[in-house]
Amino acid sequence: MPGFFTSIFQWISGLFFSKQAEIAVVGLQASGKTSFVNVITSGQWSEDVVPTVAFNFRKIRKGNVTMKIWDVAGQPKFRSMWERYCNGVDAIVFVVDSVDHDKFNTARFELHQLLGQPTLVGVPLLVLGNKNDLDGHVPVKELIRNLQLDKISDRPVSCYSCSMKSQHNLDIVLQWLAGRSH
Ligand SMILES: Nc1nc2c(ncn2[C@@H]2O[C@H](COP(=O)(O)OP(=O)(O)OP(=O)(O)O)[C@@H](O)[C@H]2O)c(=O)[nH]1
Ligand SMILES: [Mg+2]
Repeated sequence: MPGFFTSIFQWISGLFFSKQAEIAVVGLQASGKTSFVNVITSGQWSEDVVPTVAFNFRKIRKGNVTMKIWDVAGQPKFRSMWERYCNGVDAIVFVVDSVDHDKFNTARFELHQLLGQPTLVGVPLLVLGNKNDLDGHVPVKELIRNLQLDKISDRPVSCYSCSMKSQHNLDIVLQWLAGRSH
C-alpha cells in the first residue's frame, strides 16, 4: 500500500513539476551517438548498432524531466542536416571518439563550422569524449585542446570523458542535460 501512495504522489508531482529539454546529438560517424541514446534510454549496451541514416528521434523521461532527443547521422553526406536539428534545442551534445586521433581535426572543423551558424548562437554545448574504456583515449584536457573548445566564448561549454560501454560518467552527463530543462 505505501508503494501505491508513492506512485500517486510521483504522478501528481510529475504533473506539477514536470520539465522538458530538447537535445540534438551530433558528431562524426561511429563516435557513439546512437549508443549514447540507447544507453540513456534503456540502460542497455549493445555492440550491434547500425549506422544512422538521417536521424532517430527518442523521447525519454528521467525523474520529472522529459527529454526529446534528436540523434543525427554523422556520415559526411548527413552533416549539412545538423544545423536544422540543432536549431531551437536546449543543448547540443557533440560526441567524439576519443581514441580515433586521426579524426580530431575533422571533428574540430565540423564542430566550429556548426557553431558558426547564426541560428545556433548561445545554445549550450556538451562535448563527450566517448570510448574511454579503450586504451589510447585522450583525457578531457587534450580533447579541449584538440577541439579548441577554449576558443568558444558565445555559449556555456562543458566537456566530459565517458564510455557508453562501461557507462562511466553517464550520471554527470544526465545531470548536465537535466540542468538544461525548463
Ligand atoms: N568500446 C566502445 N565502443 C563504443 C562505445 N560507444 C560506441 N561504441 C561502438 O562504436 C560503434 C559506433 O557506434 P554508434 O553508436 O553506431 O555511432 P554513431 O555515432 O551513432 O554513428 P552514425 O550513426 O554512423 O553517425 C559501434 O560499434 C559501437 O558499439 C564505447 O563507449 N566504447
Ligand atoms: Mg547513429
